[in-house]
Amino acid sequence: MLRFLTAGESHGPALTAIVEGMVAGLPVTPDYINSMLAKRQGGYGRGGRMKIEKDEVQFLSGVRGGLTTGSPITMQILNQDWTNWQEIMSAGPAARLDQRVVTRPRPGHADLAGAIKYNHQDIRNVLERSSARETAARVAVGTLARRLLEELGIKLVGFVRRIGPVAAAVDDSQPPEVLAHLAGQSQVLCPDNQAEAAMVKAIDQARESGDSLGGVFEIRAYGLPIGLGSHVQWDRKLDSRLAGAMMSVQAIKGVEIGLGFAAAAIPGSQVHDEILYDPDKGYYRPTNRAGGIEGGISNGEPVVVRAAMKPIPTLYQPLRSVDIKTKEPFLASVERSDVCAVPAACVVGEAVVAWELAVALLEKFGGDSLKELKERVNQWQQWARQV
Ligand SMILES: Cc1cc2nc3c(=O)[nH]c(=O)nc-3n(C[C@H](O)[C@H](O)[C@H](O)COP(=O)(O)O)c2cc1C
Ligand SMILES: C=C(O[C@@H]1CC(C(=O)O)=C[C@@H](OP(=O)(O)O)[C@H]1O)C(=O)O
Repeated sequence: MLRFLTAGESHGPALTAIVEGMVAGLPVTPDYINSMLAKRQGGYGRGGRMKIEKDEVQFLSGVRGGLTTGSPITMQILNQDWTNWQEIMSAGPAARLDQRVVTRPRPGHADLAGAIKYNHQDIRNVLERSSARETAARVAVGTLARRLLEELGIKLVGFVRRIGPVAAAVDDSQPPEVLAHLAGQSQVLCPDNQAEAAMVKAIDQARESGDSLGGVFEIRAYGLPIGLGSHVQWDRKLDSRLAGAMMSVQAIKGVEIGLGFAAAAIPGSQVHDEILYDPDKGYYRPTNRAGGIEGGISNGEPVVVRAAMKPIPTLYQPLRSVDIKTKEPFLASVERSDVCAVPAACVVGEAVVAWELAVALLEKFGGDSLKELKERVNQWQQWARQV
């Protein structure tokens, strides 16, 4: 079983992830993971913290000579900002920290509910872990999974469809390479040039007015075998697992698969994908409105998942809140924050989708080495084409 945990605080010494159950013999380098970590740090609209960090992964176990060994893989990403927070983050006697206690919960964060739930007088004990800094570790984990998918000929593409009021016009028939190329060139990971300019402008305007913006991004996975996930039990359905993974990303408030919410407004004849057969490519669909999943099972068409991100909650324009020590009202404002992190969240989205697909693949095909897994997948692909 493929599984992982992350640990680490936003301003602590490091983020750590342990991945268990990855096949042996998978080629992976820190450089490959670092390229995705750098992509996550980028995107127009990020704040001061990203000028301090330069995320790089270190393998502490489970990888030798550029290949996974089958043992648990430990990955670590150091927080450069830690040196500025060392004293505040110290695990020493609480008395020393008295002056630095955070008693002012920020609306839109885990601060208040988390402090009450865990009986903390210092909200820092919540905010350090609820921070989206954790998504750096998840990108490292998901990128490992993405390496596995690539070995099996499965490609992932993520791009931004909306920033605040600005929607992109994306040609859905474009091949993944073209979409990836166009998105990769864009400051906001948007393949539509015209929309990109307007998106950048909208982010500038939000920054000037002390506000923030959310948006929508889309992740597609091409080349998946038929049969990942299952209709037989609620927690085995691939769509539910993808939606859950996506919702676990900080600030994600909605998920769609395929047509998603749009399907509710149109007749069935415009929603369902007809089934065709070709002796060379097997069963296929002339349309992909289902987003590659029917009955919780991958149907061989590209998997298409979209997520909506809320605007960053920490605003330069203050919001009302209440001090948990004095119970006095105050205006929550900020020293530094992202104005828009939709492109960054899109990179996280690619990682979490890659992870869920890799888990579903290993569940179906098993195998302890990459060689064994590849053989099983190839055999299955041949069979599923002709059955
Ligand atoms: C990549 C990324 C960067 C983020 N940056 C910030 C930020 O700079 N300031 C902030 O207040 N929230 C930021 N957030 C959002 C908060 O982490 C998130 O809203 C908060 O943890 C509450 O979680 P929830 O919105 O899922 O309830 C960011 C989220 C992501 C995914
Ligand atoms: C550190 C990252 O994002 C952070 C996520 C975040 C939050 O509240 O979620 C708040 C900000 O951190 P800080 O308060 O230190 O400025 C972001 O920079 C990152 O993406 O690596």
